[in-house]
Amino acid sequence: MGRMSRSELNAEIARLKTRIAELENDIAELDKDSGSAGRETETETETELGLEEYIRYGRQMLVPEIGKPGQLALKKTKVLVVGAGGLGCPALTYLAGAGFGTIGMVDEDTVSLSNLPRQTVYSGSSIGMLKVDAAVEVLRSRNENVKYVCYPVAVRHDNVFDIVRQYDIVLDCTDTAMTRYLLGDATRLLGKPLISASALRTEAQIVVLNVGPDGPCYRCLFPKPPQHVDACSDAGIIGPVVAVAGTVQALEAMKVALGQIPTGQQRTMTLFSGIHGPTWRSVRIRGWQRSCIVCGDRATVSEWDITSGKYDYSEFCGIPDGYPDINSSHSISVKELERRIKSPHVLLDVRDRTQYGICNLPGSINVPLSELLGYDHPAALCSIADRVKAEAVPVFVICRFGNDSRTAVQLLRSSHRIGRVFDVTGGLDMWTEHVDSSFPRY
Ligand SMILES: Nc1ncnc2c1ncn2[C@@H]1O[C@H](COP(=O)(O)OP(=O)(O)OP(=O)(O)O)[C@@H](O)[C@H]1O
Repeated sequence: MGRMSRSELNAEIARLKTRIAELENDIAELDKDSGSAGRETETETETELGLEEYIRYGRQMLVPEIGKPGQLALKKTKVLVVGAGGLGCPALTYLAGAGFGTIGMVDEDTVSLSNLPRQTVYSGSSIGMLKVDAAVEVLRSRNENVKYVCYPVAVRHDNVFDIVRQYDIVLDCTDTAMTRYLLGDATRLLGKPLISASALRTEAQIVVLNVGPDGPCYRCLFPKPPQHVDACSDAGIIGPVVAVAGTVQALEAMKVALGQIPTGQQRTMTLFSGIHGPTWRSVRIRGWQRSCIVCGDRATVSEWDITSGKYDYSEFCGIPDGYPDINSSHSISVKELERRIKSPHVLLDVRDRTQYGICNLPGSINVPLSELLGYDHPAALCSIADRVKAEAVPVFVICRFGNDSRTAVQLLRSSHRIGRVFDVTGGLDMWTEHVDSSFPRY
């Protein structure tokens, strides 16, 4: 096999990370099953409800639109929530409560203090944790009948199809134009209903896409990205407003699973205004567009165009930096390291012990990459993970030239579940070059 290009390697890394997440979830499921072994179990297959489920879901089963057939339909449905933030938290809470069979959740972000007012699944003790890990802990405690699958990654062009393909319904709970188009295109091409929502300041909107013969896809509805979209972090957002939108997303997902989206609703968008009233409006939207480049008569964008990176979402959305990228958003320069080590942090050096013995940065901790790759979690790593969780401090990972540290960062995020972890680009070699020329080069 020839040498792979950087983008091919990135695609391979993204694919492997997704696969690792799936395998870890399978292990968690096995652990859960063996943990409950010996307990009196009812017949809880997809075609029947156990006694506990009758009690748990009884109130909603009394609603004529649901009943027992509806409850069983929910149990058979696999739903994916992309983004576990302001929209995702209420959506996840109600999807889990409703008894969907499988809930997948995708987010690479960690919980921060500024998330707590809106992202109600998390608490102070979640700060610094990966959102998907913090969320699954809470959701599992609320309803352990659901199978939860966590993906601690961002959806990108090279993993979106692998993930979305495994689900029946997708909720877009993210906050960037690029992800909205990417998810819109992938769900349309895979024929999956998409429930999209957004909220800003006091207003929110929710729309169900890719349903019915005349129902539009995201791109039919918005063929061009907006010139400028305010982010919540700049323009502001009120917790209850975004919670309304996320909650309606969960409701719409239930309706899709139950086959109860009324024909007229396939071409409407729901608007909520929290300040004027509050008021609800249902406005008519464009239907399927013949000219759509993804699902129109002469569509020009295919799954292959997207996964191979031939179709450029950054260019389309006019965003130079692309997605939150595993190889950029988790990296810092040596200059930035110099600034950031003045605040509480963990500096992890992943060179082997001999090299570490030759020279090292004061205060650093040595856990060689070979040990991180091993089956057992090194004790030092466990204490780092505890500290990160307790004090919400970032972890900076360094090596000699910046290669092993990059691998370590991916591993720490995907396997060891440490969230705020950053690779120091160029490693100690760059440190000598740009920060401290007296630090030995060997
Ligand atoms: N491509 C993506 N894949 C998966 N999750 C994504 C993607 N893009 C954004 N997200 C996630 O969607 C969520 C959006 O949540 P929200 O709009 O509440 O923003 P936030 O980043 O949590 O908070 P704030 O904007 O206030 O800093 C975030 O958790 C973010 O990490």
